[in-house]
Amino acid sequence: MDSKVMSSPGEIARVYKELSLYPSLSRADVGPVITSQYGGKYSNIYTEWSQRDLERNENVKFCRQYIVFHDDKSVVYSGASGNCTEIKGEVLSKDSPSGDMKAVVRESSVKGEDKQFLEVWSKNIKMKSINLSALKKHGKVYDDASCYYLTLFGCLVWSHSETHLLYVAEKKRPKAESFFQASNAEQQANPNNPATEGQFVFHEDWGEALGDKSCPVLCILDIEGDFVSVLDGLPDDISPGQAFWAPGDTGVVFIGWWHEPFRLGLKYCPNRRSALFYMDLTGGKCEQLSSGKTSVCSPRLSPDQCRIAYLECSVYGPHMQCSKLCMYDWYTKKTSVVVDVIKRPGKDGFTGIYSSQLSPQCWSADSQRIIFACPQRSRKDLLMVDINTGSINSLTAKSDIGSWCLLNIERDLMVVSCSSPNCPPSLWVGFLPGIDSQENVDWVTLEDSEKLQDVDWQILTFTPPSEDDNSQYSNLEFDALLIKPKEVKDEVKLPLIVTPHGGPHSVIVAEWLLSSAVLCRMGFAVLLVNYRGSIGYGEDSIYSLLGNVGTQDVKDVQFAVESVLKSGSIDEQKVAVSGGSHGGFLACHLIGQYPGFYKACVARNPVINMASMIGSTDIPDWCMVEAGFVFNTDCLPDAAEWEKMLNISPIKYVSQVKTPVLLTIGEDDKRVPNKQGIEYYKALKARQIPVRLLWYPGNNHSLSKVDAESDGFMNMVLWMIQHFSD
Ligand SMILES: CC(=O)N[C@@H](C)C(=O)N[C@@H](C)C(=O)N[C@@H](C)C(=O)O
Repeated sequence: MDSKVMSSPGEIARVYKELSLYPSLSRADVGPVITSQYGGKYSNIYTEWSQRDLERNENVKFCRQYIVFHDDKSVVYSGASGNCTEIKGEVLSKDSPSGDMKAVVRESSVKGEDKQFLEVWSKNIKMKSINLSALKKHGKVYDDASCYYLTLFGCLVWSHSETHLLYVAEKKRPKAESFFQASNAEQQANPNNPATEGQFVFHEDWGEALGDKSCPVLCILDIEGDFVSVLDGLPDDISPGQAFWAPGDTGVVFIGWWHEPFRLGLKYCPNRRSALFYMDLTGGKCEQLSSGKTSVCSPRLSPDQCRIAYLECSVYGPHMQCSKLCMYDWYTKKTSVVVDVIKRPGKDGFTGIYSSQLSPQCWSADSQRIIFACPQRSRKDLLMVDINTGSINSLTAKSDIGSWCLLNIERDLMVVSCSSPNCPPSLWVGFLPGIDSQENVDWVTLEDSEKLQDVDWQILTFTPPSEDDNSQYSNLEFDALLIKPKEVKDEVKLPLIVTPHGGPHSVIVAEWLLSSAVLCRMGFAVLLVNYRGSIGYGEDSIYSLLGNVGTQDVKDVQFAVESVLKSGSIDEQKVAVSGGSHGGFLACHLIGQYPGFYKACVARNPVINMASMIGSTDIPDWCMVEAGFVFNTDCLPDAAEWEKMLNISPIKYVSQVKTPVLLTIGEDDKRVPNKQGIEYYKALKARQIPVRLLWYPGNNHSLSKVDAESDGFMNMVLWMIQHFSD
């Protein structure tokens, strides 16, 4: 018997609006320990959240604070201290280590002009408000540090002495104005140093979502002197970021990315050549602390200020890899590998490290352990590493919660966000047990979320049929998340939406996913496929896909779908496929390679033709590597490479397509240029295949702005409902 899915746009919008209210956590800071006159101890927890506001068509950012009474080892009592406060205009903010002051980089419009100010607050007074724009020492302050897992360059860091602030900004550029407007006085004053470079010089940027970032510089504010200095003495061919103060504030440590001969897209690309550097502020010398032959990120100083932990992976190659956890000893200057790459999961089940960012603080108070959240197959767990033995323990593997995120840890008090496909994010705290303790973490809830009682989820594991085994990387398994309405009568068959993730080297973990929850509430089943090549399954799985995209990944998805159909709970006449980017590549491949199997297809910024993409994407290396070739900045594809990129692309199968296609395209997409979608649109129209294209101005590759995301979702479900009845 067919199940009835919700089909009224008004009703669907109501469900979407209801479930989109759940906010997500983007940051948490643990304040200093305060001891009351009676000996009781407490710490303030500052949290930042974001929530979709469909009326204002924006993601609203707000904060909420909590107070946690404890005895340094366990939570005695906790509770919110006040309600939420919307945060507007704050680019970055950071409390000083003592908690006595707070620094804020604020954007404000003065007489219609956007300005940036650096504010220093103490208790109930704004002690300083420095107009950074007026100083003309640098360009805009880099804002990509408010949410740690999205940080690339940005930072706002107090010196240990609390007298200086370190941040990253765009390098100052000559005024972009006509040569004929520059004032004569300026010309005369600087005959050899033109006040302008004209208006039309091309400045490289760092690609998708980083279009306003080109030449970062490290800046230091001397709070007492109200003086900003831009650090010089760094190598000209590197771009600095992720900086922090060295022990004793003798200098600054940072990550430097090489940007010659040209910048490649950096977002979701932790495989760019980079190194750990130390700029000694006393001697003015810049020292490279790691080899420079790898890609490093996320440096974190231990509480005893003796070691720096950081993540490392190979340069180029797959864009997300299994990382090493490395450690630099500040005093011996020796580097060691604490956790190495895992090719295949061992008996302990540990599959390797797949995080591209460690939490702002990640060390235990004794500086002997490192804690991080990491995808492990289709879950995301909290892992703890002993730096002396390299032993790894999961703090959450036994939990029935599918995904954990470490927001911060300070003096062993952890702040985490956790969720499942049927449970929105919750905020918990708990103390890390002692290094020799066998106890579990005693978690305390600061903000709870109610499980959706009508939504169920499970992780399915698949072994590809022998004919699809990869002879070079054999016997690899993969997973899929099946999320569906809970109370379904036996005879009822559900419509199914299949969604392979993009990347391709990423993974869908069992976390709260708004679209899946709404689809289930509407009566759909959802299958999220982590095909071979996903991260979280060992390095071999990742490498097994290189050169095999368009076949191995397509077959894995189809195998998972056909396996689920055998269960008999799905209506075979109502199966649709959707995906974004590489997921869109797979969706368009599936309707081309299995003509008529899928009744509807929705593709967000899909890769359609790798041969035409390579010349205009911010990640040309991705096209070469995924096609199975080696990328070098000084070489162009040869005819054979162009041919293979064309042959492994969905456009190759467009003449077999029967499935109606909805394309959702971001006008500002630098990752998968919008012309990819138009190429497929025209090819389908020429073959009288029903195709509709939605064009989202002011939106990029993710189509994650509130307008595009919500409009894209509504159009997706209505497109599927319409064509299920074809
Ligand atoms: C894992 C990842 O994101 N890789 C990057 C190189 C990337 O942007 N890949 C795109 C082709 C892609 O598929 N992106 C996915 C993650 C998306 O949904 O945007």
